[in-house]
Amino acid sequence: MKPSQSRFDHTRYQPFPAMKKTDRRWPDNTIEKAPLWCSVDLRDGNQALIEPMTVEQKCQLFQLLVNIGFKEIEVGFPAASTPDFDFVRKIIDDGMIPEDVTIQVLTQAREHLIARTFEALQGCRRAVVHVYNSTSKVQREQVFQRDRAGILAIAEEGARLVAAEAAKHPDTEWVFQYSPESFTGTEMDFAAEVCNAVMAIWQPTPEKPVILNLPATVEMSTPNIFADQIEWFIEHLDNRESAICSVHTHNDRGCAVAAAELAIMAGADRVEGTLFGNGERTGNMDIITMAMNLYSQGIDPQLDLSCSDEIIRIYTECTSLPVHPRHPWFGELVYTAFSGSHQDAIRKCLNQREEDDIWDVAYLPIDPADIGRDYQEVIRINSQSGKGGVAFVLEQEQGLQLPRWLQIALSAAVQSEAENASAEISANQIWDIFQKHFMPSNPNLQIGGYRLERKDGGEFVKVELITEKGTVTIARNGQGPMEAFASGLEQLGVQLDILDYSEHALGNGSNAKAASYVHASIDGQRFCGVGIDKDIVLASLKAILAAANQTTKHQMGNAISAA
Ligand SMILES: CC(=O)SCCNC(=O)CCNC(=O)[C@H](O)C(C)(C)COP(=O)(O)OP(=O)(O)OC[C@H]1O[C@@H](n2cnc3c(N)ncnc32)[C@H](O)[C@@H]1OP(=O)(O)O
Ligand SMILES: CC(C)C(=O)C(=O)O
Repeated sequence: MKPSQSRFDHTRYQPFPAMKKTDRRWPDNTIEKAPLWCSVDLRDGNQALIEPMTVEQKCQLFQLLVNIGFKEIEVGFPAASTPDFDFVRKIIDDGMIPEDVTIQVLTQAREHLIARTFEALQGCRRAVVHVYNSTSKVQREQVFQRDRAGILAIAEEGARLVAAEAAKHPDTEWVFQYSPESFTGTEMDFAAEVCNAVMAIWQPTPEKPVILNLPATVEMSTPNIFADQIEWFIEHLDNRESAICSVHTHNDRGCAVAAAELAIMAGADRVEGTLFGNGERTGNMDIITMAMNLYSQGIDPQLDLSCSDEIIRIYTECTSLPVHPRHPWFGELVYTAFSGSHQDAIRKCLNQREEDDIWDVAYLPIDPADIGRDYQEVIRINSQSGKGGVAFVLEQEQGLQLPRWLQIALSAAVQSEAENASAEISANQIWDIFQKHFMPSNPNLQIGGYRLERKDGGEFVKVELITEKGTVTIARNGQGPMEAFASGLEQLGVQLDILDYSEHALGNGSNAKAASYVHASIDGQRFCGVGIDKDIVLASLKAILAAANQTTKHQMGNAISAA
């Protein structure tokens, strides 16, 4: 397409006007406690689904939200559809609403819809009735074709109708909520005028406040401008003490969480959002992200998000939407490091950690175990991985603590397998590679037994090797059994010098084994060998033989025939 024909033309758009606010205080504030949360999964989330939830699915998701700890849940728009109406009736009639949970329902500011909404709520112990009308310039002029006074009249009429219906049902404890929909596109003086007018009708008190919910129905600006709008709005409320200021941000620019966080800094008390940010277009504010952001700063989010997999399962079943593998905090891959330097840093930090330390691990903002994830997800191996990561996996899976020279040798072997396979290498594959390279079994060359005699100034070791040609006996003096055995291998034509050695116990108690690691030079070439046995001496002899076994079998075979 020629540039002149392109529709990709930024001059068709204009910048969102910044607020002329010179006395902003919110940038100096910090968030020190969780806001009041309201889940709107069953309403805003539901209205954005290709197939809205069935009553059964709504029941399942409602139960999950209750279990997580939400105390306010917007359960639907009962005047809009039969499933929403039936669901509200069901949770009331079947006593599914816990004492400490308040349901909320949405309605437009229209008489028949308000009447039907109250019908749905009959017999409810406590409910928030949420009425809204749109106030932005574009909505006023192009959708409603009314001036400011006309839009104000819709809001006032809605508020009056809600109050009148509520008065008919005094057995229910009513909470009123008003949203100037499209708040972000509304001139702030008009938003404040409408909300003050609604409050004047509802006559709230600090003991019985109303909820004023300020939606970024469409996210139109950077979050700092939203925070300015919230701070300005709150400063211009006639009766701030009698209002719970709530925000309801959408994610059109990808900043819904940031906008809600800055709004809290700017004075908002309450946040509406959904699990994983499901909602219209790019979605609502993601409550999981915002709550986990708080959690990771040492603030109790007042929601229990420990069962991440269960939350994902139910969410996915109810919405038919997937959770992105890189979704903040809960994605399948968000605690996984594939790259070598990240793995190395994670392993070093984890090894230095004491149980009660404040969490401070490079690349891991929280302990994945807090949300039910385990170490296997933390480090996964592919061709970008390094020695630290591979050693971590082997340590976790097999309990082996490899010395540095063996880490380097194993990493090279794993990397070459990963490159050949162009794929991830599992923990089992790493163990196979490790055994193949450093514990090669040779049925024609095994230790059949050994005898050790301690003498002054050294040890005498006699080792019986089972070979394809029969039993070969190696007998030598040395500083210790390893040195004696290593030098005895000369008998088989193998010139083996031990360059380095380490060992550790594997497990504990009577079933403990020893793991021995030998770094050897054989005929000028370097080899690593590993031996594992209940007998610590045998483990080290096996390690030497494993290193020797890596020289050409042909050469060893010839040597044995000659011995
Ligand atoms: C940003 C949000 O998420 S707001 C919530 C949006 N959610 C939904 O709309 C989901 C459920 N909605 C529905 O099922 C339907 O829209 C219903 C049942 C509520 C209403 O249906 P209908 O009246 O048939 O259709 P529709 O929604 O197109 O009606 C729009 C009319 O209501 C008016 N209207 C829209 N919103 C409001 C409001 N909040 N308050 C008062 N009037 C409103 C419009 O101006 C329009 O008036 P007009 O008929 O004179 O042109
Ligand atoms: C009804 C309001 C709160 C809404 O959903 C929105 O503006 O996004």
